Amino acid sequence: MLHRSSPGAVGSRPIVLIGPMAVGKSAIGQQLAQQLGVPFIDTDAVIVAGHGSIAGIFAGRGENAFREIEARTVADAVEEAEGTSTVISLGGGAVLDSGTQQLISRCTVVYLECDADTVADRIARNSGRPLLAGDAMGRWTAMFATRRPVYERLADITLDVRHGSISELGGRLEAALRNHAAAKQEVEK
Ligand SMILES: Nc1ncnc2c1ncn2[C@@H]1O[C@H](COP(=O)(O)OP(=O)(O)OP(=O)(O)O)[C@@H](O)[C@H]1O
Ligand SMILES: O=C(O)C1=C[C@@H](O)[C@@H](O)[C@H](O)C1
Ligand SMILES: [Mg+2]
Repeated sequence: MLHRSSPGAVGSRPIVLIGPMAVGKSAIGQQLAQQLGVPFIDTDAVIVAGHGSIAGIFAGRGENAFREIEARTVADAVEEAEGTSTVISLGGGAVLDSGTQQLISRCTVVYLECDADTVADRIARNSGRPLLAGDAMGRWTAMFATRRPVYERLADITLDVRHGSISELGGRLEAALRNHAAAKQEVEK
């Protein structure tokens, strides 16, 4: 019999978290991986470990260089996670790359959905995001408007994260993943 938190029950594809800056991809991803007892990869953290701070990469080499590093990092993470339910949290703009979009179609993609009110305090507390320099909320809102249709299109599961603690949202996401995996199994029977 499967334990309540057995990773088997959520399927055997990597679980990829997408969504706008500060929505909680890293925090909820880590929480979910802990609940499931599976590895966690945060692609922003992998980039920082290999290349230094994201602000430093943007300042020294430009956004295009960052996006190339990011696409390679995501590809490596998906390859490493193949056949497992490893949780992978992406950076907010990673899904704009068409190669990345194709790669994550082999994963269970979770879109964390929020609004500007949810992230306003978090963004005010953290000024290290290069794309939010200056009018941070104005920039966040404009980017979200352009990226939102991409997040929606790629999502297998959409989780509303406007309310709830990180651990509550981890629990709700685990339940949604179980429902999704069960529904897929039913279709494949
Ligand atoms: N539901 C929540 N309740 C309280 N704090 C939260 C919640 N979700 C995230 N946070 C906090 O908000 C901040 C931003 O979250 P996080 O770093 O996980 O966002 P992100 O989506 O990974 O952002 P980025 O795209 O910049 O990587 C963190 O300090 C995190 O602990
Ligand atoms: O939304 C974005 O484009 C970004 C989000 C962050 O996670 C980082 O990947 C970087 O600051 C760029
Ligand atoms: Mg993050």
